[in-house]
Amino acid sequence: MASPQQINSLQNSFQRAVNLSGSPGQVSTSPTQSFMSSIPRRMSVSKQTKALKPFSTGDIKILLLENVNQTAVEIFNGQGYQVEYYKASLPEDELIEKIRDVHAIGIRSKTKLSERVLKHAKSLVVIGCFCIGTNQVDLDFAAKMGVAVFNSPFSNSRSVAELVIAEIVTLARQLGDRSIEMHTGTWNKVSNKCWEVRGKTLGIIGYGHIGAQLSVLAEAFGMHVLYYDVVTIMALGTAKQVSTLDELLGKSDFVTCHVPATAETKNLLSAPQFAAMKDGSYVINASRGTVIDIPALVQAIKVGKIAGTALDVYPHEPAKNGAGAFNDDLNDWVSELTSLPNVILTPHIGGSTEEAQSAIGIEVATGLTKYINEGCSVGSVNFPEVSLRGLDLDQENVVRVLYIHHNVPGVLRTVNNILSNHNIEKQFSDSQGDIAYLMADISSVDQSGIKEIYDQLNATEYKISIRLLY
Ligand SMILES: NC(=O)c1ccc[n+]([C@@H]2O[C@H](COP(=O)([O-])OP(=O)(O)OC[C@H]3O[C@@H](n4cnc5c(N)ncnc54)[C@H](O)[C@@H]3O)[C@@H](O)[C@H]2O)c1
Ligand SMILES: O=C(O)CC[C@@H](O)C(=O)O
Repeated sequence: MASPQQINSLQNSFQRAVNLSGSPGQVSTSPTQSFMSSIPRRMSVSKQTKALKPFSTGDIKILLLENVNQTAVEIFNGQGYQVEYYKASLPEDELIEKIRDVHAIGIRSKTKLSERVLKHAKSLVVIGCFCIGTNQVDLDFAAKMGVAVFNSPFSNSRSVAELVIAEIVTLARQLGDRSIEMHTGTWNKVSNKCWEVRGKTLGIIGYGHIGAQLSVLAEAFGMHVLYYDVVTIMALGTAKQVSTLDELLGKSDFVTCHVPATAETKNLLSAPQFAAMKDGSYVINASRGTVIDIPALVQAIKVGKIAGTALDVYPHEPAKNGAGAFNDDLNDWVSELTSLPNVILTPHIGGSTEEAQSAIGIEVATGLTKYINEGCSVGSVNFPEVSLRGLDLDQENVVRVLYIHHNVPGVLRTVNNILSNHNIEKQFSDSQGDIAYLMADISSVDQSGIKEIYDQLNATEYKISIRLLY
């Protein structure tokens, strides 16, 4: 972000950088517990350190879409950033216009940051997914552009697990149907095919953050828990890992999916898997819409094999709230599915609680702010994780060099040749795949020295992007 033009106004920037009265100190020292525990020991968070900013904070533009929580807006406002805020996602052409000159974008699950969109983002430094899933972003292309992506890996896990517990009871007691009947004046007091969940078996596919939380809650209800995962994971309570998906399907009364959207999980449950399930069992999906073959599920319900389903996610989801948005034009099986008994449909609200959204807002906004202000990429999902302890308050004429480059032999020799004319206080470098990230603090450097460093690094053939913080 620091261009040679900006370097001309360096003197002012130095003044701003040493002024600690703003909020960067507050933000960088008050992340959530999960964020704190991910910070390497070498980073001092307790000591008062110099706030690094190479820019007037008012120049930083943040685009927030999809009703990102106000906790994030407050953090960004506290930094003095310019925040443009939208409650919904944007159509692709509008998104391309908006993304052109922003430095950071915050999204949730609807906004697709594809290569086609990202290549218009000429000033973009960082992306924040204010959710768990990151499948909506082309992570590799973002990394190739030198753009780090952050998410919130488990702030909404509990909310999803609680929703699924509610759905298990709702399906077992056909509560959705009884409620709809009562809303239309029908009194239908029945017990036929309504069950307690105590003693029944819950099969969890994907025993990660959500699956494991759910396992504990289900056992508290008196359920037996089986789980299937591609990796071996320690069982909580008396849950048991099974070695094949078929074994889980054949033994479970309720099957629930908690896997990421990947090529391997596409249609993970389709006609053969429904056939392998127990007669009268139930299917739940609050992971991603691609994981279940819904037309096959519709057939399995129609023939009575599956006694009910609860779905929170769909292959295509509306871009914004509104009546009539969920229809056959969006997914051509909608009217068939909604006409079936014991089908609970929710609009991707698994993680939509006040607690989860507020925690996610703080966690992701803090990660973005630390990356913008300090270059710290710890917690990024597509980038080498690099950080350095802060600069001491009394240090002046210091510059932090952030150099993102292609991971090829010879780069460090070239970069260190450039930096070796100056006093390198500390430096750290790491790589992930084709991308590498070097962070170095240089002291006793004046304006012309900074310009020289910038110009020389900018001329290297391996450069993807450079930022200088001072
Ligand atoms: N409905 C919602 O609002 C909502 C909220 C949060 C998360 N989610 C979705 O739920 C998914 C799971 O979340 P999480 O936090 O538990 O993720 P996680 O990464 O902690 O756990 C996922 C687990 O799935 C396993 N897995 C991956 N591929 C598999 C396969 N082919 N077969 C079996 N297991 C496989 C992994 O090994 C891992 O243990 C997320 O990817 C996200 O898309 C939805
Ligand atoms: O809030 C959202 O839009 C996504 C919620 C959930 O699917 C996630 O990935 O965390």
